[in-house]
Amino acid sequence: MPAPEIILTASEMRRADAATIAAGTPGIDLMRRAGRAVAEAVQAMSPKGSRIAVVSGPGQNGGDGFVAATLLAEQGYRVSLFLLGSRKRLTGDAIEAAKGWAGKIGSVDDAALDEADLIVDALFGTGLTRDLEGMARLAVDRMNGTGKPILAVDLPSGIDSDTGEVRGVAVKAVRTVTFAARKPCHLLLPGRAYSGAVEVADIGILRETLEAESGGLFANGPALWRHALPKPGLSSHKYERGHTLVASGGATRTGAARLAARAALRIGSGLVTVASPPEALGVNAAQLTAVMLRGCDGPEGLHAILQDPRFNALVLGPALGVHAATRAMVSVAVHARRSLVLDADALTSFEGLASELHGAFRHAPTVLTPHGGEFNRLFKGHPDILDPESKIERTRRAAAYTGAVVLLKGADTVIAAPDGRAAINENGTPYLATAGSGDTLCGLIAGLMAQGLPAFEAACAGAWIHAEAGAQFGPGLISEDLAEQVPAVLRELLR
Ligand SMILES: NC(=O)C1=CN([C@@H]2O[C@H](COP(=O)(O)OP(=O)(O)OC[C@H]3O[C@@H](n4cnc5c(N)ncnc54)[C@H](O)[C@@H]3O)[C@@H](O)[C@H]2O)[C@@H](O)CC1
Ligand SMILES: Nc1ncnc2c1ncn2[C@@H]1O[C@H](COP(=O)(O)OP(=O)(O)O)[C@@H](O)[C@H]1O
Ligand SMILES: [K+]
Repeated sequence: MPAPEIILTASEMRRADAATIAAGTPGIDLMRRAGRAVAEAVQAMSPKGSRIAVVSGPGQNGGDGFVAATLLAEQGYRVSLFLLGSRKRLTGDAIEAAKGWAGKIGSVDDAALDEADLIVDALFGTGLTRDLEGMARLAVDRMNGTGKPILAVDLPSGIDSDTGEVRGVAVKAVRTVTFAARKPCHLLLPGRAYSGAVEVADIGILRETLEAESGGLFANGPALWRHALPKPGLSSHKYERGHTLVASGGATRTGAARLAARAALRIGSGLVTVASPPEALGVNAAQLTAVMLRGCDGPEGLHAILQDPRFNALVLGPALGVHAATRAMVSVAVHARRSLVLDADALTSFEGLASELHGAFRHAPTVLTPHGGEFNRLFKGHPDILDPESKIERTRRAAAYTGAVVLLKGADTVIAAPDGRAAINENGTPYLATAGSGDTLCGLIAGLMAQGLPAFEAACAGAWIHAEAGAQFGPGLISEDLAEQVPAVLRELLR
């Protein structure tokens, strides 16, 4: 079984480099392997004899550029090298790397980049510490201005490795060669869009070193949770596959609950019931078949239903209404200690009241699924949660604060657990940006929890399966299609 893909922050990567060097591999060897991987990528992109411009920066990323330039010149490419700063000010292994380069060193301010067929961006990597200004900024603008393909070394210069944000200006690469592990910026937006196709080169840093330095951040994918996916056994009873309860909104707001319910059923929850306000029973009854229906009058109604212990997973929020009664329903659900997914109105009803949720979800598996707007409303007045630049950090802090797994939606959905584990989802499609798509996601996650998946695994699997279903369906997708696409995704996963 493939291992989960570890994503390393800049400081974790520095420690992995240092540990590898301490264990006996000289740093210059790591740099030579990095530079060679870059040269190989150039060979795959451009025929021999092409004109390659390498733009090196003052740090070790620039050192990788010197190694690649040297190898490419030896192989018959017409290489020009431009350096930001002076050779005398190079430090560390970059000094040694630059010694291999026998050609001229041009200055970035008069670099003839327009003449190149391909540009290698080795200005800055994981060591970027501030916004680009002056000559560095000019160099990036000029690289981008050529319209020529750019290959980024480690990451596109100007992108913050840990947050994926643009520090003033950033190189727009068609391809990136990174080393040992992807960095958060290769998955988070906008960094992902600036990176182009990302390739991870093995430079001799061992998996066990990556594991030792990992802060618990992963790329979301089946390797994280496939082992936990439920498969019914020969003699399985439907009650062993769980019973998901989805609360419906009022008479004119019932569709969201049905989308969630259908998704829960498709992902394998043995039974699914919509809990409907009395005035909406008729409209719900007219549109439900395999999904069952129960009358549920507000918090008291929910309390009564939950006396039956077989309801083991619950969705609250989609179209439920923003008011005190919704908060009361959340409170009933929390006290009943069932697996719980809270979305939409269940989150917005706590606008500015996040302190009521402090530690609230510690006692039962709970997943909160806000989009950016809901997240900001919920944690209004909590700068410790809202202010970090990194989406990963914001999500982790929200999870630690509430005691729930938090899934912060978007094209780069981040999922974080209170214990610090986190995953970034990247297999989606913009076609998922359609009404009701989030309701379906809730149902998938609850349906997985109903079958016994722990909250973090259920949230990760739900997000991935949801995105995969959307991507497989593609153009024309509406939310009704998502649950119907789930069986195809499951067939592939359970093979
Ligand atoms: N032995 C190692 O440590 C290895 C390092 N590698 C490469 O080394 C890179 C990291 O090297 P460094 O830590 O030296 O960092 P970088 O080369 O990314 O950049 C650091 C340098 O840029 C300067 N700088 C930072 N922000 C700036 C800004 N906004 N404007 C102008 N100058 C700025 C810093 O003062 C420093 O001189 C990785 O991305 C990777 O490409 C690889 O060669 C693998 C091995
Ligand atoms: N551009 C995109 N690329 C990938 N996934 C997206 C994109 N836009 C939205 N999504 C996904 O679609 C879903 C939308 O959920 P949400 O905003 O709650 O919609 P709704 O409220 O209409 O149900 C989320 O899972 C989100 O991650
Ligand atoms: K770079």
